[in-house]
Amino acid sequence: FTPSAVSPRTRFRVQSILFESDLATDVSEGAQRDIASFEAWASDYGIQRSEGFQLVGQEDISSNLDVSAITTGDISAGECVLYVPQELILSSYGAMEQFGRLDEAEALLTQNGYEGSIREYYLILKILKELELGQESPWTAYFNSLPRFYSNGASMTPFCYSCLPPYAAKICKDERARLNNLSVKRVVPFLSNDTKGNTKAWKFAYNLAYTRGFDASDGSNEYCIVPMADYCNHHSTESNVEMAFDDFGNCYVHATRDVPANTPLLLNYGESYNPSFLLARYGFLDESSPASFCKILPSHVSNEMKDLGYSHETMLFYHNGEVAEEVWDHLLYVILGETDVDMQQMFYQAHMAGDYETKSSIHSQYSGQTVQGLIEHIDTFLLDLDAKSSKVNYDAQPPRVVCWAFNDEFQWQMSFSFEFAHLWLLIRFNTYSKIPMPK
Ligand SMILES: C[S@@+](CC[C@H](N)C(=O)[O-])C[C@H]1O[C@@H](n2cnc3c(N)ncnc32)[C@H](O)[C@@H]1O
Repeated sequence: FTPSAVSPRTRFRVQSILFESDLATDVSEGAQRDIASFEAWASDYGIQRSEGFQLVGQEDISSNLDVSAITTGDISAGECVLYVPQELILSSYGAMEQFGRLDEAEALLTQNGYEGSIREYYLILKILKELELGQESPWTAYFNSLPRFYSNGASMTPFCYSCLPPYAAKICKDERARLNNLSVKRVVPFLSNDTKGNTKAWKFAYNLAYTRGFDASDGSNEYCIVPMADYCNHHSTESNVEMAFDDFGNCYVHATRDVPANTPLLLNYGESYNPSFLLARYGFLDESSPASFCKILPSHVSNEMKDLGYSHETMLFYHNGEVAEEVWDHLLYVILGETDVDMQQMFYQAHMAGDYETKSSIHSQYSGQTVQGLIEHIDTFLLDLDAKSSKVNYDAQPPRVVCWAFNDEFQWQMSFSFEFAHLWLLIRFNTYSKIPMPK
């Protein structure tokens, strides 16, 4: 469809006076989502959708609602499915302009190592200010439509972290630390003391900024939330829509391929090979990911290891059971470091020179040890996973991960007993089959 040129700017009021001590949006975890009022708000404020664009909700067994955008009509590649006027977009640069730069807050964030989160910080402040404005805020109907319950890293408890594999636990804890570090309030002159002290509101604003905010991808380095576009769920390999912005900052969502009727409209949230990132940031396990980061974590990553490809993007276990070359290289490099440093250097130099013949001859010489090393890693991982899974007590007062497991028992079972363990067993099987048969 072609969005009409007129955008209802005049209806839009951004007032920075008055606040209500009781927030117009109930930010507590049990609050119901009001999707109907949001849809009415969206059309009142000039959001235009293609005819079949719909929001559909699915409740899990704990009555948490996941809402996603689908199309009920066929869409051709390149077609516009959604138009969102610039005035409705919650933007970090817009917030910086509205409030002015807060030098002291920025200095504190930088001092604590969070200079990379300054855009998100302003977006959080913008959300808090609008929450404070209550019914005076144009975004209240939008806020009331949003989830309040989150199962991402920032919302987990120490018990949850102890149930996760080490790498996932680490980045989940990092999320929690960021939530705490971004709650810089004392030096914010335009928020009321009530809002500054409302930890639930800070958490809601943080989760909103981090689970629904995206880079504007127009070269502006803008970080923003586009109401309605943010109802598209994630898919690693079969995303079918993307966002684009015109010179005035209006957002258009286009189909990137032909989309048949009754299909979810899906974005790619990024880091497709790192399910732990998606769990930590967004609170779900991505079953669409084609591969998982291999969690052989050395305590120290040297420059040589980096040259050999030690990174989240390359150290992969593919979900068909294949193991990335970088994983084998890494295992061999570590084994050689413990047994024959001259050979280790020869292997490293061969890698750097692109001499695959030498590399592969060293690999075959040490294949018994590398295969054994990988099997040990997988077995340790599986045992650890077993121990962690057994901690999940469905009858206990549910902490976050248990809740999360309980919310969608199958997701938990699939993710831990099937998705992960199945994957790891598959790799173990493939790995075994590579061990030379004893003579
Ligand atoms: C940008 S919002 C998408 C709209 C969201 N589903 C809702 O109910 O409002 C991102 C959130 O949607 C959920 N989500 C997105 N993609 C998902 C997926 N592939 N599987 C499970 N949950 C997903 C996660 O809760 C995530 O934090």
